[in-house]
Amino acid sequence: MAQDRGDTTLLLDVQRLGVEYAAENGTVKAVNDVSFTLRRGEILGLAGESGSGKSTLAYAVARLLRPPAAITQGQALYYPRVDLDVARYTQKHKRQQVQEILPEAGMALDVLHASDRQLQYLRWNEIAVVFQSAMNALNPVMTIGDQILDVLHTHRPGMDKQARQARVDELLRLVGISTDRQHSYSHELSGGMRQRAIIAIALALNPELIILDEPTTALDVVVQREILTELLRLRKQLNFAVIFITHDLSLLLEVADSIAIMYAGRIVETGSRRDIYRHPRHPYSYGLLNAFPSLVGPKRKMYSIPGSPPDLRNIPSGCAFRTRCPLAFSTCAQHLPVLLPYQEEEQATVTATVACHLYNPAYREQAPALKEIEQAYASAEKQRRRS
Ligand SMILES: Nc1ncnc2c1ncn2[C@@H]1O[C@H](COP(=O)(O)OP(=O)(O)OP(=O)(O)O)[C@@H](O)[C@H]1O
Repeated sequence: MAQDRGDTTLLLDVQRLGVEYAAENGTVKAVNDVSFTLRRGEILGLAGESGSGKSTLAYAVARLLRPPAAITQGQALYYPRVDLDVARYTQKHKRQQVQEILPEAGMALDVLHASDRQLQYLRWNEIAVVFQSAMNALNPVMTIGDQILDVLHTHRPGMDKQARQARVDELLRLVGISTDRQHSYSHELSGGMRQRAIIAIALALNPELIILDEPTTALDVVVQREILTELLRLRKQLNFAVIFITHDLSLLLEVADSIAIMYAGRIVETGSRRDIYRHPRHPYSYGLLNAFPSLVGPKRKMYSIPGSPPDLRNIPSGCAFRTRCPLAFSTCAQHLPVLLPYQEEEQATVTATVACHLYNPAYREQAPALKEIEQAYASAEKQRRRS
């Protein structure tokens, strides 16, 4: 399916996506009615506790889900680059096939309904995924140089040997690995170097979108910072967009342009990095922001949100977070909150949305006053500082 785009900066437009896993003891509703957009060159951070559906969402968008996962609804409109070098791709496919694969300039492909041939093109050329475990992502019996050559060999068969080798050298230099390390195997590299090698492979075909699933979790904080700084530099240079998945919101505050917070398979808050850092609105975002030691600003104390996330086979009615929320009121059990724009009085444009009845004017009468919310946040913070 192809759709027209009015806005040339738009890269991905996900609408009402739903994903379920059929399990023996019930259906796991892993992603529920999720919508978001991503612009070219934007870094979108997806944060949320383990099991909130972050990976499922990202893998659905890359069409990497396998049974028992099933996409139940929605669309993921992907806009291939306008200045697409079709000649590059015709090295492998006949021009007529290319026309079958790609929509006309300015039109979108619905990734969720793309044909095998379209998916073959989208993967690596347009969308590259870096999986959770760097160790597992690399082939232990191939040198890192050979692994990059392999991707080029498969996807750029028209490229001659010399050009491929030059590209390997270029990619390694780009990610800060000295070219003589191309003959190393993954076990001969440090965790940080392995992660750089994986990023080099992901960049091999110059994709427009890179999905990074917890890319730095296994690394120590200093190396994490190095990799993220590198990523920001590369993004500036190459202008790829990133969906960055992590349970650690403080990491996103360093790198993401915009942040979406997930809880029980839904996005419960979105905003710019600044919005979320300065003023998280959803009580869950607030808990998440304070649950991890921050890499920026004054060090926050470590503590966790009380209770645990719900079983996704049996999600509580109304707001799924209400059972753990210190600010829940009667409406929260009755109505499902939807994402609504949240505008600060002094701000001219709306950059944030929140799915919480506390901020819905329709429930203002029943909800605690916003002033009380501020006070509740402040006293919770004080209490935690004392403990
Ligand atoms: N193959 C599967 N079969 C059944 N349920 C699954 C399967 N894979 C994932 N799930 C469930 O789907 C939900 C969402 O999982 P997902 O991995 O997307 O969350 P996440 O936020 O990325 O968590 P993590 O950070 O731990 O990877 C969880 O409840 C998980 O148990």
